[in-house]
Amino acid sequence: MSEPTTSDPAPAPGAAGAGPLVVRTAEELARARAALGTRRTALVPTMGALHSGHRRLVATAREHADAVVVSIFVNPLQFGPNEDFDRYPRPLEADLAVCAEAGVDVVFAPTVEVMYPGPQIVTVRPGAMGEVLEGEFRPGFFEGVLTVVSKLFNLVRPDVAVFGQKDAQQLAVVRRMVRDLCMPVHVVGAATVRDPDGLATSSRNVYLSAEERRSALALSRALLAGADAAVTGAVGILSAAREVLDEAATADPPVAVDYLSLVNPVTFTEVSGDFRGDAVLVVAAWVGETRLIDNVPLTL
Ligand SMILES: Nc1ncnc2c1ncn2[C@@H]1O[C@H](COP(=O)(O)OP(=O)(O)OP(=O)(O)O)[C@@H](O)[C@H]1O
Ligand SMILES: CC(C)(CO)[C@@H](O)C(=O)[O-]
Ligand code: BAL
Repeated sequence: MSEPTTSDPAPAPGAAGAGPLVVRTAEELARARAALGTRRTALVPTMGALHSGHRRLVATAREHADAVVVSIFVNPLQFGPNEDFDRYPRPLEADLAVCAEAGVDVVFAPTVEVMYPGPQIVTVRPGAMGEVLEGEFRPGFFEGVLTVVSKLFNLVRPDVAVFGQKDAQQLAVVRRMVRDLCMPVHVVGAATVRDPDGLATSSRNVYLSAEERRSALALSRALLAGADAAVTGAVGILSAAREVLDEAATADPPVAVDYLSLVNPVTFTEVSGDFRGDAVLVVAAWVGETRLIDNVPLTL
């Protein structure tokens, strides 16, 4: 290894072995961001309880940038009054260990007071594509997501932001916001990571009992059945997936479907029966008290 010279840049936050620099306030973040200088910077926004899906986002971020900032913030604005904001897992120490192992440079873990020092009067609304599917079942969800993502973009000023395909509608709505509001951020999607049994990894999987997890596998099985029927077109795809979900509705414990839909991956409008091209088969369902979402991109 060569000796450091006076022309070497200052050690970057999160330099080898050091672990990420953890910042909690906007001022600390501004200093950390300044220290990254002109390094191409990627942001990975998360709500913490990090798992293999988040690890893939960080790896993807590394491919597109020289420095990676992970935000960990359970955003109250995107939770409905009867949703799981209070019980959402918040294992910060374990998350920091994941970030250290993944070579993250900076972790931004603000409190609610830092992100929302007063009432949030001005918000970012998603328009029609945020009012269907997830937006219909979680009213205000995408307004909460877009508002906090805008704030994170303004605080971190990333060149690149990485989002998971697992939340396909969120990825599409964020892309649309960046386009419509001329945000200077390149949005990158990362493919869904699954456990060996097919279940998409998700922070909420920890809520599932062993029996619930077994029932929950119907989601990925339904998507697979839909994908296998891709050549038959939209009607065939939906009926193949629906058949699996109908059976799961009578399992113990049962799977209760919020929606199953085949949509355009950019606009999230339903595709018609004779559609040919790229689509995404999306599903949301409850198993016990846990709501899960999943999807598979398809070409018809
Ligand atoms: N299995 C996965 N594969 C790829 N990306 C994922 C996966 N799970 C989550 N992500 C992505 O990680 C980012 C942060 O998501 P979040 O922290 O809400 O995790 P989550 O596991 O989706 O949580 P939840 O269980 O609350 O839905 C999002 O861009 C999301 O799409
Ligand atoms: C993008 C996000 C971090 C905004 O709170 C959240 O919706 C998530 O974790 O997907
Ligand atoms: N994973 C998307 C964030 C949420 O469900 O609230």
